[in-house]
Amino acid sequence: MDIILASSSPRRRELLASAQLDFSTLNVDIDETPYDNESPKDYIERMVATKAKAAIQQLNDLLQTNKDNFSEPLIVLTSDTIGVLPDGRTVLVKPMDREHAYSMWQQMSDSVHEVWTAVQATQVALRPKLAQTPNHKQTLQVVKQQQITERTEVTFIPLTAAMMSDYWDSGEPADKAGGYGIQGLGAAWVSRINGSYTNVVGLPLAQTVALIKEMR
Ligand SMILES: Cc1cn([C@H]2C[C@H](O)[C@@H](COP(=O)(O)OP(=O)(O)OP(=O)(O)O)O2)c(=O)[nH]c1=O
Repeated sequence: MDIILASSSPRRRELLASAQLDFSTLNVDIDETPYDNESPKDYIERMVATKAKAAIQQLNDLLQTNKDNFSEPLIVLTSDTIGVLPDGRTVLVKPMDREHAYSMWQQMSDSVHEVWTAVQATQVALRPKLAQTPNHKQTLQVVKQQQITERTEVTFIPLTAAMMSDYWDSGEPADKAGGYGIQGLGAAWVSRINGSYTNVVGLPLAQTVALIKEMR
């Protein structure tokens, strides 16, 4: 069973590699803008499903040009990480700019928020060749798919304007949901977590390995 991690996140790649799984990677780029009043659950499930569709489209395009067939079955892994405020509705995504980061951090200061990571495993296989059209280009079809969403509570210490300014200037917040990296400088803002640490970083590793095993 081949695995493709459809993610450009260096953290996800490192985490999956640490599970000693062989996999290849693919970058998918989708519009991650939440819909108006979209619930965190609907948003994160839509993100991983949309990333999976984009990845399969790319693989089909590759199939048309690349004569070698994929070894089957193939599992495509997609993931998405968000923060969720105690109101259970406000989604924290990557900061658009300094002001956006500050507005998120002010709501996260000295309180508990959740980090949710959804993972979708999509098993794909080549459609059987259509006998009557021998030159029919083969495409991949979805055999089955499964999603999991893991939640971790994260408690922030009280944040000052100086702390926020220094952290933004570090550059670390820019590509991270909620504008922080618990695995980096952001660790200094976290007084405790309740749940999976790897889930906060961007891939709940034990749960992802279990999901892959289930699909095999
Ligand atoms: C909360 C938190 C998030 N993150 C990262 C994980 C994700 O890479 C990122 C959330 O953005 P995502 O959109 O989930 O992922 P991505 O855009 O980085 O990669 P792709 O969509 O290609 O899979 O935030 C950390 O690295 N540390 C943290 O503590």
